[in-house]
Amino acid sequence: MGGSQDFDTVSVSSFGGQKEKILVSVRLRPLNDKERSRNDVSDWECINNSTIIFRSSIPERAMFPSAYTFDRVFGCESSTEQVYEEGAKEVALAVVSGINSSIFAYGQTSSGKTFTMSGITEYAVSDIYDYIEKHPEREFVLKFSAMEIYNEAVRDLLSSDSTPLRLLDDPERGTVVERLTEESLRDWDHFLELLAVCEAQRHIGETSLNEMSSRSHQILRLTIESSAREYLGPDNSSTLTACVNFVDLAGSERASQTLSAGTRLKEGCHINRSLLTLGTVIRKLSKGRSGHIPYRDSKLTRILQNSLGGNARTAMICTMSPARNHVEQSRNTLLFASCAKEVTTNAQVNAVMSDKALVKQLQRELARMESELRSFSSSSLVHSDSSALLKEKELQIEKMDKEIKELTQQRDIAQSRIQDLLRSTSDRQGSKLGNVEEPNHGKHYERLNSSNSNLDFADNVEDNFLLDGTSPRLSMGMSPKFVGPDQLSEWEVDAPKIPEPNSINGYNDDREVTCKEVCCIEEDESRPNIIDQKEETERKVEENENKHTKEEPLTSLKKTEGEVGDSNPNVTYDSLQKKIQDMQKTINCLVSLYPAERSSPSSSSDMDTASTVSSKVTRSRSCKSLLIGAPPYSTSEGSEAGFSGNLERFPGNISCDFDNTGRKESLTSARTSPDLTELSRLENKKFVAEENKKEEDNVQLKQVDDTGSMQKADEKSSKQQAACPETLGAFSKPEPSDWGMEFKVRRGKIVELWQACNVPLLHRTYFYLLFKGDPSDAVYLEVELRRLSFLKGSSHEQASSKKALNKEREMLGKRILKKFRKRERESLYKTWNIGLNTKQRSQQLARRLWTDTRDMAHIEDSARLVARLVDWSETGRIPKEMFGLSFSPQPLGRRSFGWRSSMSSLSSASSLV
Ligand SMILES: Nc1ncnc2c1ncn2[C@@H]1O[C@H](COP(=O)(O)OP(=O)(O)OP(=O)(O)O)[C@@H](O)[C@H]1O
Repeated sequence: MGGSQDFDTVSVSSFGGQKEKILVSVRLRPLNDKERSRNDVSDWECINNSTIIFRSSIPERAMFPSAYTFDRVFGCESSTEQVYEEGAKEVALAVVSGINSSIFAYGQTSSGKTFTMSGITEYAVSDIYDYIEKHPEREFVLKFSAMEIYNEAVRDLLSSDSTPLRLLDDPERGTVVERLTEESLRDWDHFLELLAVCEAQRHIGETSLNEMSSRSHQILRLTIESSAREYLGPDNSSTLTACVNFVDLAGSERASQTLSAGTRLKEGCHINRSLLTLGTVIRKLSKGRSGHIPYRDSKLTRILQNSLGGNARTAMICTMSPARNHVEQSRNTLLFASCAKEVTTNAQVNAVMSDKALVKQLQRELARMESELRSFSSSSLVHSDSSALLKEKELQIEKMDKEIKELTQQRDIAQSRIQDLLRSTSDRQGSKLGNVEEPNHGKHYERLNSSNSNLDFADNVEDNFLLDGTSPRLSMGMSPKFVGPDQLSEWEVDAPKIPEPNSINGYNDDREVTCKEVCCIEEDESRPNIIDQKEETERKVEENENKHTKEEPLTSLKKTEGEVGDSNPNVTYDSLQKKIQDMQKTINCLVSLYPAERSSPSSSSDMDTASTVSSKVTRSRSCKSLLIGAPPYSTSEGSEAGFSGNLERFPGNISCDFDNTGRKESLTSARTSPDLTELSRLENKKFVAEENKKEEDNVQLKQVDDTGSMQKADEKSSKQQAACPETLGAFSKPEPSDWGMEFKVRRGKIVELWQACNVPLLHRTYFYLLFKGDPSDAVYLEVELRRLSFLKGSSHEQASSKKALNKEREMLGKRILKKFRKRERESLYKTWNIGLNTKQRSQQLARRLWTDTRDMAHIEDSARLVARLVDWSETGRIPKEMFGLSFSPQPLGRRSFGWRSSMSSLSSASSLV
């Protein structure tokens, strides 16, 4: 066990690795005495050094392959020495050159494995000693170890301790047997002594050597450490380390063939397992190294992993018995040998670096790193240059930063001056407006002021108004020209951040809404080139009014909003007033077109929608707020003008002027412009006169209603309708104060008429859900009332004519029935489930026929078709279910549709009738 202390294994390197096949030999032992006594004869013959043939006298075995070729084939007459010389020596002696090697003996029990391996081991060790003696310049250290694998337990054959040894995975040496005794070989006698120990250990607990050896694998290992100067040069002080394994495998026969049971069967299973794994490994390795090689499936293959397709030279000596009764096992052995022949290994010279060599190598590595460091230091000068450049650039950036800040300050100063100028201009215009404006506009301004109060753009209302009118500061989607974020905002650490008005995130919702409310008015007031644009706006309003479409007014409004962006300081008061009128017209137009949305709670969403081009037409919040926030209705002529034209063109629009409380507001708010044209005044006078007349009528109606004379009021109302039925809107235009009562009256009438007109329940439900007293419902209620009244009147006439028709129907039916054969009639009775007396059922049948067909011209054809249907149904040509569906005994009228459908569907079959 000494030896290993002289070497500190640091690393293993390989030299001159090359791929080579396993050297495979077959040895055929001679017939033993027992076999000879049985007059057994050998069917195997080695025809040359590499081929063995099977000369079978048994017909059923003639089909087997008869010739097998290997690296070497040894016949009965071959000695173990010859087998060693030609089949193992080269491999075994590779170990002195630092190459791992392994020699296997594979074969069935009593085929001569132990006989052969014992001889080969001795020859090999003997030759190794010879080699050492012949190479005194080299230092050699020989270590001997021996192990036995029995029932998958590894046992140290050089130790008296029979405790199974564990296998460890060493990253450098592969699988290592833990605590395995490594005896340093002193000389030849020592070797023979150790062999004897191994033999003795294999006897423990066993009745005979043969029995034990046949069921266990024995591995004798000789490890040789030698100087590598001869191979790696005179200056190289590395040491070569390699080992040679002499492996005597257990008998390869199958467990079933051993006729064993109990403990022997278990042994057989373990043996089979390890040999099966060995066979699998060999077979897989013979096909190449792709895929998983199951070395770890058995301890044998794990320990010998390097010897099997790894870093080792390998020789496989397959022993076989010539006995005829072993021919099957012999053949299996040859097949295994054939596979092993294809396995390639990659044997390499394993050099282990000594301490001295390691120190030298480390010194070289250190020198190399020092030189690299020096070269790095020289290159670092370049780095210092670049760092200086970087510093210079940073200074430049700082300088530029300062300049930018200075420029920003100058810009802010200039900006504040411009704002002052704008404010002074606003003051002047505001004072001018204040002189001309009616007192009512004060409230308007107050609203504007409150709307803008959150924005902190100006100190007073008029400033806000004029500022918005002359600059785009408060215009929707616009910001003051010199305020707000710009491209250099990142550099403006101290610059005040003013949010963009068009940015929703810039304000909270309320602020956004109020801002937009103001913008809708002020944008128009602030338009530049206002004289030219006024004509354009008037033209657009005119177009809107003519087309009566929803999209166009919005488009016009949007276009107007878009034009607001340009500010023009040359704005006069008159032009502003004109613009207000134009805008008012546009708003009125919109209001008249979208009355239903007046009470919509949406605000900001509406605004958003209106600010984008969308097919969804909604009234903007700004328009709504304008209407709601306007001063109260003024009865002065001037204030009423400018709106009547629109009202006349859109008679239904009046409904939008009332909210649920009956408060009149939007109409009046639209009439607040003080400067109106003469034509508009005249039109408005006419409208006001009409309004007053209607108010009087409504008052009368209300009085009648209060005294319980509902009927009279209704008659009066009906007279009004009759008098001017074409002006439905005028009739339906209720006064807000009376509408609540009027609504109830009309609804009551409609409900009464429902019963008379047999209105469906669904229709009634929808009515209650949809109409809850909104003034805009007036038109519909009126239409519904008229419609139901008409239906009720006509139903009386229908009732009288119905009787006559029924009589006529009966008569016709009877005539038809006369034409029917009795059998057909009976079928119809049966089909329609008519079970009364003859007279009654004839009448019923006649009535039914008449009722269902209803067409005088086709009554006879129909009757024939009915008969045919019945006939077809009975003969199975029409499915009874279908027939029953059409003619099932339901109340008259209900089945008429089904009957008619059947008739029409069968019309194509009329030619058959
Ligand atoms: N080539 C040979 N020449 C003469 N005798 C041989 C030869 N080979 C084997 N024998 C004899 O055959 C018998 C069985 O041999 P051996 O024990 O080596 O077989 P084995 O394969 O090792 O069997 P087991 O697997 O049971 O260990 C032995 O008595 C041995 O002396």
